[in-house]
Amino acid sequence: MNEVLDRLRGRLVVSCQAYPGEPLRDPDSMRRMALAALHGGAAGIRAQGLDDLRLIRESVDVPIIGLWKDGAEGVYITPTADHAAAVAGTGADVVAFDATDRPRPDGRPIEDTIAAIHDAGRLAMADVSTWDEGVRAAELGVDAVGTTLSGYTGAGPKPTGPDLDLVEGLVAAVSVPVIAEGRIHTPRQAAEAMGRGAHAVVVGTAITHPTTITSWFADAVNG
Ligand SMILES: CC(=O)N[C@H](C=O)[C@@H](O)[C@H](O)[C@H](O)COP(=O)(O)O
Repeated sequence: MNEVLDRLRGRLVVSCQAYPGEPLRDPDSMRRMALAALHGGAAGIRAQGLDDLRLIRESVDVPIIGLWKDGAEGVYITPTADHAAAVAGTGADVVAFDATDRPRPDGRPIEDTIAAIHDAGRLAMADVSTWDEGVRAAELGVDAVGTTLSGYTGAGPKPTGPDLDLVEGLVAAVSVPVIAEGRIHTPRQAAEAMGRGAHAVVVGTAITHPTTITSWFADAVNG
């Protein structure tokens, strides 16, 4: 197995992201968040945006899963091959991209994104929402599949918990590492994801998004 993925085997990756308009939305805040996560035992960092990725790359030696969120609807996680090439250029070891079966803004197939990532010498992580998408991405040659987008592509409210059945289903079906990601909010859920066969677990909100964490407590206190 590739050395980068080997370093993440059985380990925690912390996603350090802030959203437009938020107080922590600046690259140095995310760099500090990444360093704090490493102090706590994270083995890798997931981050978004070219400026954040460049700055974090200067500060950490651990594997970085990079992405570029462009927009907030439809396909927005590294939506095109050009976005993927730019993320690769920041020094991120792994480039995560939307590998759902939805129409892509540049109209090009995901094969082009995978090729752009591999041409740059990086690993490709397919962020999927379904088993079919994960199997297809693996067939197309990605290096890892993540459950990142499960619960975000359909109509209706988003689920509250992680999609661990999808983790387990993909583990049984693909030969590349399956990374559990999305709404993992407790250490118990993270451990369960590993028990279902995940190669690594990515946690974002529950570690690095104080506004959401505060709202959990405020709702509980306010009744
Ligand atoms: C759906 C989407 O846009 N997911 C993004 C992907 O990078 C991030 O907003 C998430 O924080 C990340 O996937 C980690 O998940 P969680 O924050 O639930 O632990």
